[in-house]
Amino acid sequence: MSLLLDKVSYNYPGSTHGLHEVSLDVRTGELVAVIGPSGSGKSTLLKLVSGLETGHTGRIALDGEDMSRTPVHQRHIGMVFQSYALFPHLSVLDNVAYGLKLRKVATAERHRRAQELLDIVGLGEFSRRAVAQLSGGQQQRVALARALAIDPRALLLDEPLSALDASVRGHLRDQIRAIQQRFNATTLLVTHDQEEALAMADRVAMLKDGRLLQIATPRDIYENPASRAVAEFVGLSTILPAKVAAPGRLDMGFAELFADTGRRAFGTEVQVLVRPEHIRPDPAADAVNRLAGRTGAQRYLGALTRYDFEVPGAGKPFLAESSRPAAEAIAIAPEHLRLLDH
Ligand SMILES: Nc1ncnc2c1ncn2[C@@H]1O[C@H](COP(=O)(O)OP(=O)(O)OP(=O)(O)O)[C@@H](O)[C@H]1O
Repeated sequence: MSLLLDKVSYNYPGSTHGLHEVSLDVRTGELVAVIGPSGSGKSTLLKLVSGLETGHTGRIALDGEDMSRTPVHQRHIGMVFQSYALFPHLSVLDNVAYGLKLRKVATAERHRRAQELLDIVGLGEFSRRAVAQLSGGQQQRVALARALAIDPRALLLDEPLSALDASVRGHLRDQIRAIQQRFNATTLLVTHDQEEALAMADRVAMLKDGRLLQIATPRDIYENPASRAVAEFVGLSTILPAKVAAPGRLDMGFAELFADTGRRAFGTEVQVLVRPEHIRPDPAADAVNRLAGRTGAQRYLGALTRYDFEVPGAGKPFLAESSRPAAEAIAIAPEHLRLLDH
């Protein structure tokens, strides 16, 4: 099942907030993570796809079939929310079988299917328990089993891990991804955790102010952000203004650096993005793009130290990460200076 959004716009009644001409396609079996600052429209997007919110313009289609006028229960979409939204008075098995009951599947068959899904999410032996007797992580796996039980045409996950402890989250993230792949489920995952998005998704879609700024693979959105807004939101960075001084040369104000300036004309103003892991400490005296300065604040992170490196005149420090901080200079290879035009 593929999911297509074509120029989907929506305004909450009496407001200008919502979504503005969002177009994206989720291919069969693909997991697209939707990220963006608070209020950017992530939940709105999921509500429109699920049918919980209606009245948009543009098209939402599953395998080419327009869903815009189809009511929630007929869209056949599986949903998992941050709050598990399980029925506390029902057993684990009955929670998973619930959607099948609504679809009038016979008792024996729906129990067989629910048990099969509980086995898949690793909770086979808990089927008779009350959901209140499960941990948060276990409840979230029940919610996933319930969403998958109806053999959904698409799966919508809204912050499924955010209510859980960090230790449970990492493990469950891998499990959810494995199960999603096993079912070849076409999936939209909303998360505020960019590490989660990069780790789990085939592609990441970034929203801001109700608009889609970029959709790309995790590597691409990190390494080739389309704009400053994406670069600042995904991963850590230092972003500084510069002007093109000559082909392959940047005037930073405090230094001239070699970089790929593409076809940009002399004098073009750009923003220069540097990721912390691309800052090399204490290069040779004749290294390309060597910048002398001093290390400021340091945060020891175990395998790495994250530190500010202050270059006189730069206006703000370079945020760097390496096994040890620089003593007196850093260097940034030309290919690691990314130019952003907006
Ligand atoms: N029922 C509503 N009525 C009016 N405005 C709303 C309503 N729900 C959300 N909004 C507004 O629409 C915009 C998008 O909200 P949405 O909940 O989709 O954002 P989000 O990206 O999911 O945010 P968060 O990360 O904080 O959950 C926000 O400006 C929000 O204030």
